[in-house]
Amino acid sequence: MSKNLSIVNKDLKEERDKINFNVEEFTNWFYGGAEKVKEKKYIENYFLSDKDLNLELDTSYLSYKDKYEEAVRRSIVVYKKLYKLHNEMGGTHEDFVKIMENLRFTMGAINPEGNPFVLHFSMFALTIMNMTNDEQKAEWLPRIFNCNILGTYAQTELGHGTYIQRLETTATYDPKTKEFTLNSPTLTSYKWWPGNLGHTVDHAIVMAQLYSQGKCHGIQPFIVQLRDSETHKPLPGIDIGDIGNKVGFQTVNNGFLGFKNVKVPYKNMLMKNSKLLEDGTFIKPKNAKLNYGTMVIIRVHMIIDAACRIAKATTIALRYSLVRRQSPINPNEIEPKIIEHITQQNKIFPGIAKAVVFKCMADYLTKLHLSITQEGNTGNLARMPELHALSCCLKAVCTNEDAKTVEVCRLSCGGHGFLRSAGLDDVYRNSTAAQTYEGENTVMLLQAARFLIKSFNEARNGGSLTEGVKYLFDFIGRNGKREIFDNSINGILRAIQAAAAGRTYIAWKHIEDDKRHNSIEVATNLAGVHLTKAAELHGYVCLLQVGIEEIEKIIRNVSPALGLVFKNILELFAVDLILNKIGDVIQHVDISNEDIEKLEKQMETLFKFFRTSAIGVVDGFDFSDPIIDSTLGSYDGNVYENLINAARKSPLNQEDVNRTFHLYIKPFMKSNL
Ligand SMILES: CCCCCCCCCC/C=C\CCCCCC(=O)SCCNC(=O)CCNC(=O)[C@H](O)C(C)(C)COP(=O)(O)OP(=O)(O)OC[C@H]1O[C@@H](n2cnc3c(N)ncnc32)[C@H](O)[C@@H]1OP(=O)(O)O
Ligand SMILES: Cc1cc2nc3c(=O)[nH]c(=O)nc-3n(C[C@H](O)[C@H](O)[C@H](O)COP(=O)(O)OP(=O)(O)OC[C@H]3O[C@@H](n4cnc5c(N)ncnc54)[C@H](O)[C@@H]3O)c2cc1C
Repeated sequence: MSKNLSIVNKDLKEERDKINFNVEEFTNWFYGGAEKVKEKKYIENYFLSDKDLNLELDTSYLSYKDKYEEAVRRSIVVYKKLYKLHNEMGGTHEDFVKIMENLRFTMGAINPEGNPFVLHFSMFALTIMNMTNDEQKAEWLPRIFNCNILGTYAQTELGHGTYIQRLETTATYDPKTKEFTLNSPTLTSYKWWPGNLGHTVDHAIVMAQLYSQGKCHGIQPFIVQLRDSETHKPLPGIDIGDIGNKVGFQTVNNGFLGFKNVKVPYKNMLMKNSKLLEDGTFIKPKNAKLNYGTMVIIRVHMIIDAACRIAKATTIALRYSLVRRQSPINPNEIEPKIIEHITQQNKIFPGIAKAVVFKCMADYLTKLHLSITQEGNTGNLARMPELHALSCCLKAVCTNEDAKTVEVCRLSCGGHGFLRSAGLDDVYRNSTAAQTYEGENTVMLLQAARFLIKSFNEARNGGSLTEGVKYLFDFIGRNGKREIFDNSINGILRAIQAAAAGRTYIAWKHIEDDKRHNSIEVATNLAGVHLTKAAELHGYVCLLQVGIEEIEKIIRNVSPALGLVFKNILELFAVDLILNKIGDVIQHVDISNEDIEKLEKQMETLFKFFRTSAIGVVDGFDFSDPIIDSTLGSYDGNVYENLINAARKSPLNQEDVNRTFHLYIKPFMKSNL
């Protein structure tokens, strides 16, 4: 960690002196090994130490346009260095991935309001890598990796983001000219939202309805050039621009795009899945949802992003809570560190546990995605629905928790948490954006619920179930009897499983009852609230189940002292979860008031133990000061000095008297109204 060289606040030092496990060992786990930590530090320093980035400039005070221009300038500095480093490292694809993974953190420090090239290196490149045939790969990938072209992923339209089957952009094929003609037939068919589209990129993957031989063949991806390679002027028929100010992501350059008779060559339709013969004959893919593959990959990646945002927010909140003193607990004693207030522990400690469990889930899901993708490459698509359901469910649950936790962290920092310099606003804006992009969270939960209902029917009919939903058998096997609660970690898991299965049953029954008077679709809509609750509970089941399995493995491989910390974290996660979901649990589990009181007491005991480890865990997340970028969360804990120094940098403080005094205030004060 590049620690601040200033003297560490004595309260924080005192906390660190009490840490009873090896922080470095935790860091090595979080990043996947000592070698990876070394790489991370090297890469981080390699980029952040570059004076050309001019990181001294606080971009939050710039205008919208200046912010964008500075973000582009900084990104180019970074990407030039990226290619230099890539060559130095050996130039392999793995080296590139390593640098990109580490840039996830570093880019946030360089462009806190978003990266104007993020879609080029993520959805654009991934779609071309995964949805093209060999010829197309050979044509496009070198140009993408050399950045000779820059691209984005243009799917969402003004009228439709969720229900992509009804996208309106058309691509009509003419076998005589061997060209597609792209059109935006209505205002609502304008592409709207794609990141980096407004003024940055010159190409896009465009999702459009394919028309050939007089028939519509559904949405297909096309590579479309949007701007001239020399002048960057929009090409004929292209109406393009920036969508304007947003809640966050100010420098991501989200854009709009309309087409008027834009010609695209035959070879630009991505042909790995669906195929169009030159004569216009359409050949269906093995599974129509293969064209949704890029979204699945990004949803999987979003779990680690959520874990990191929570890790960052809790680092800020905890370090601040260990140096801020307020409100004596005993009237005659000195004011304690605010962390001594148990409610403050309740705000921050469960968040730290979530970051760890989400990281376990991210690792698990990444491996599952890899193995299901490998099966897919051999033509076996059987597990695609399972991966889709799981990634939708966890994308929703983890980003919802993320936004909630980051906001609680902001609240836990009181007034100072509301300052931009506290560093929580950009984290929150990114968290809340993630609840919407890559599939709105309610919609994602409903997709997961479809899988749950199907699995429930399968279980009722004595069919087979995938591992993650086998608990539905237990529910059916109990035949209406409630699960008996036992206060162990596996007992908590069984209780959450019973709640998830019970809620699935309620949703299923709701649909079955309504089906008598309505279509299945209407009945399903009427059961929507139950369905989303069931999917949410299922997400928590997955998190706890994977958390238990992964943390048991970790405990076997780390020192006993760190093992105890992991055990504590897992229990914190589990007890916090069951207490938060107690209403659902009571409905389906035989749990007494005494059991609940015991759980509440257990939480207090867990807090007591975690009180000494917490600072070690957040230090172990290993966010350097430039990455944490927070007056309240810096390693040295000198929050008051940081706050006043940051305030002095406000543009208003660069002069004693602002011109508005003479222009408006003084005449107003002298006017006697
Ligand atoms: C320190 C901190 C660091 C933090 C760093 C932060 C960095 C941030 C970086 C930012 C990164 C990126 C920038 C943002 C990028 C954002 C990009 C976007 O948002 S792109 C646009 C995304 N759009 C969506 O997600 C659209 C959502 N809609 C859908 O996905 C679909 O329409 C639908 C799945 C909801 C429905 O599809 P539809 O075709 O209508 O399906 P049906 O309802 O007819 O059928 C459902 C049926 O299909 C199966 N299905 C659906 N999808 C899949 C799939 N992908 N794989 C397999 N199967 C699928 C589903 O299971 C159903 O099956 P049934 O058997 O019928 O039940
Ligand atoms: C920051 C950001 C970046 C983005 N980047 C990109 C990008 O790079 N490329 C791109 O193509 N798109 C991008 N998007 C678009 C994004 O993917 C969509 O906004 C998102 O998928 C939600 O779709 P929508 O806007 O149509 O919402 P809507 O579907 O209109 O949602 C509105 C409300 O309707 C509800 N609703 C809709 N359908 C259903 C249903 N079936 N059942 C129950 N409730 C329903 C939703 O739950 C929600 O409450 C971005 C969006 C944001 C915010």
